[in-house]
Amino acid sequence: MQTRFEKVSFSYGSVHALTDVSFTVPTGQTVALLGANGAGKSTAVDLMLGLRRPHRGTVTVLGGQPAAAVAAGRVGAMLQTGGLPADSTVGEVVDLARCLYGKRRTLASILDLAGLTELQRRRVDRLSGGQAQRVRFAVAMAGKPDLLFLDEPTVALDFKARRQFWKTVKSEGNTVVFATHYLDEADEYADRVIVIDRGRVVADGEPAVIKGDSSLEHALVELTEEEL
Ligand SMILES: Nc1ncnc2c1ncn2[C@@H]1O[C@H](COP(=O)(O)OP(=O)(O)OP(=O)(O)O)[C@@H](O)[C@H]1O
Repeated sequence: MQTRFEKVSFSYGSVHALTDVSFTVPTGQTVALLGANGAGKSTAVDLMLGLRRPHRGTVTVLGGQPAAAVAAGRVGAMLQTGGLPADSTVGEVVDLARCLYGKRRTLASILDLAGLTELQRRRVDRLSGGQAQRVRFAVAMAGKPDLLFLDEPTVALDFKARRQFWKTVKSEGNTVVFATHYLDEADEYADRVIVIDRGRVVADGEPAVIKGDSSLEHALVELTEEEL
């Protein structure tokens, strides 16, 4: 039931977004895709969601085709560009997601999970950036997914909200793949870190090993500078 990339390449015209990328995401692990802006993280997530197809190589999600895993409702995703329907309330948006996944959870339990109970009647176009992120998270969790993709999930969140977010994610026990350019976030919350530098995997290992690997200085120094 693994999720894996085998020698995957993808280009946007002449831009090589991913080149010969291979990695495996074992069940139950939280894996960080760590890289600077433009490294290829979102492209990798798009491929795992079946939104794009690799030009070379194979992407397997939960043991099969990405689109099949998504269609079966086994995958949840929180993307950078997840728009929310402006005229709707938080409760309506979350309930719609819940119904699309066959009501695997009660509305109250999803709202509680994402810390949205108090905001249930608020229109989504009247939310702060961090509150809107929580709605995207609620939508991603609505179907009790086996596998969760998070593309830079905590960008709009303050320190406290970021901690709470990860506590919730971890308590759910899904397999998680998250894209981040925060070295500290990868170090703290991932079981494994895959470093992508200009479309290539340059390291794959435990967070402490990645942090201490001086041969990754180029990729990691850039990341650290961005965090400042
Ligand atoms: N739709 C597109 N058309 C053309 N080039 C694209 C497109 N989307 C991404 N790219 C390019 O592909 C490369 C990888 O982009 P990608 O968005 O996957 O990186 P990323 O690591 O997710 O970056 P960020 O941290 O900024 O979100 C970059 O050079 C980017 O400019």
